[in-house]
Amino acid sequence: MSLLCCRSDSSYSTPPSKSPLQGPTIHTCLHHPHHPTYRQDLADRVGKRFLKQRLHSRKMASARDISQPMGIDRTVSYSLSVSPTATFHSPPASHSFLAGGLPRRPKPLKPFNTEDIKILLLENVNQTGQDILTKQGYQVEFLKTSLPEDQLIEKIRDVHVIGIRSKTKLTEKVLREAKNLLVIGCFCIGTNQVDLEYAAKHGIAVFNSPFANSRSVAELVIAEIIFLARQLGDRSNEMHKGTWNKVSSKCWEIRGKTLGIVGYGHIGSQLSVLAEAMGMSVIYYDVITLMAIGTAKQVPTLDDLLEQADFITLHVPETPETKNMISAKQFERMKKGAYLINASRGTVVDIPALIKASRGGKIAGAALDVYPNEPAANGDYFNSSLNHWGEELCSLSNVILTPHIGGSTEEAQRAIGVEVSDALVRYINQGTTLGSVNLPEVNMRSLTQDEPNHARVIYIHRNVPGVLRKVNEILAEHNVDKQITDSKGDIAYLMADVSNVKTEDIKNIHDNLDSLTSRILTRVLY
Ligand SMILES: NC(=O)C1=CN([C@@H]2O[C@H](COP(=O)(O)OP(=O)(O)OC[C@H]3O[C@@H](n4cnc5c(N)ncnc54)[C@H](O)[C@@H]3O)[C@@H](O)[C@H]2O)C=CC1
Ligand SMILES: O=C(O)CCC(=O)C(=O)O
Repeated sequence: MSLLCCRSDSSYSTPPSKSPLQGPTIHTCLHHPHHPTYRQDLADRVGKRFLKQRLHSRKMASARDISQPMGIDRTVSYSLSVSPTATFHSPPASHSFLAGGLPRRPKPLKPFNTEDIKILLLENVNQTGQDILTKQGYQVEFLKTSLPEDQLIEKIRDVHVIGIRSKTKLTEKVLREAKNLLVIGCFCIGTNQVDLEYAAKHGIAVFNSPFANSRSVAELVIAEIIFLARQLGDRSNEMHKGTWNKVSSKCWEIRGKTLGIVGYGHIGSQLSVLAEAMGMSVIYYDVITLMAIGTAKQVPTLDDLLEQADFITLHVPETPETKNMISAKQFERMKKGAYLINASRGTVVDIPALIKASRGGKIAGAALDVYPNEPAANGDYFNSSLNHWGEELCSLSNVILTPHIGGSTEEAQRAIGVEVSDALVRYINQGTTLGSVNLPEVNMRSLTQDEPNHARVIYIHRNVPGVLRKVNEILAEHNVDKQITDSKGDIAYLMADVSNVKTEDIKNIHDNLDSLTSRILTRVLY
């Protein structure tokens, strides 16, 4: 089994097949996002995905064991992130059936020598994720930390897959060197650390875990609200230094207080439920109009929120619009004695302005989990050499500082490990882009064992007129069993399963597609 792959900016091509072409024939239905079967399928298999109107419960289910050509059992699982502990196992959703009602055996979609695939996992990706990738037979290198840019560039040249969390910056400068890179796995929610546009333009898919750690962040924020209201950080520090300081002045219950949530997405809306259960009134501000959960109320402007809230918590992504979203002007708008919590991204709060607001008594406390510059590894790095205000921030009272641990729970990390690794395996082995944050989402059911002599063609190309005609002229000499294509902006993704192909046909198909001017990346899996 082998993989042929070539990107327009590189001459990369993994060695051709070492083992003979296997010969399945395909019997499947189209799985297009707009196809009714797909929609039913998605509802059955994946549950409701979170759409902006708060379809909260997406489930990832199903696990199946498939015998590999080498006789190794492998498991493709879609793990669940709605519950920290649950893992659902259900049969593959769309069986096709042989006469007599026997299900067709899915073809082991391991369409190349797995040891050809080199993966670099940085930032201590959870063991669950490592295990899934290792079981596939890929070459996995695991590092606990992120890497400085020069070392990252050295390493990324060699790999087909990189797995990161929030610290590794995959900028254009770094990605330019990643000539073999097929796919990036962000083992977290945020994808701001990756140049998504550059990646898409170069046929590099990016996957993340959109909500597996949302609950962990929401729980941390609830804890911080109580910690701040009761000055627990300061009392605990004093006790650790041997000082007994029993006070009730400016210590509050949170019941009846107003929580202002900025960014009512996965985390913000989860937090809304928890806060109301604690007796808080919830208001939220978001750039889009969103259905309120419980009795929460959306307010039209950020200023409205700042003026009404006792506690303000930030759950927006890092974008140009959210940079310094909370600065001197916004602190002025806040109630005197308000509290600020930031577990989103460090750039969202202007820290010198926060220091001023804290020293001047405008805010009664703050909790920060994220910072504009964060260390690459654990150790004594949180000082002024990292951020010029480092020591001043540390000296403030009733300010809780945590080292970006919002999503750092066993439950979240396990779920993320499984979810992102599964997405990587599906993409590497089958070309499926479902869940990709930067490429069109394309999904086609896998080949089955009793369908010989098939190849799966993946053609990522510039979205310009006339490409499909040219592609289909190339494929016309073969039987195209199924084909799907979708586009996202300038990038289009085409997937086709062709039957009755011989090894030499595969090379021709690959080379012909690869010579088209629209080509970004050509892969042929068989
Ligand atoms: N501290 C930690 O460990 C973690 C931090 N995060 C951060 O939290 C952020 C939010 O996560 P989710 O809730 O999952 O994201 P989400 O995408 O589900 O929700 C973000 C919400 O912010 C809104 N938004 C975007 N720009 C805005 C603006 N300028 N003003 C007001 N609202 C705006 C969006 O419309 C959306 O509703 C992530 O982007 C990530 O950076 C996420 C997980 C863990
Ligand atoms: O746990 C991490 O490394 C990152 C958490 C985070 O900020 C995210 O998921 O976006």
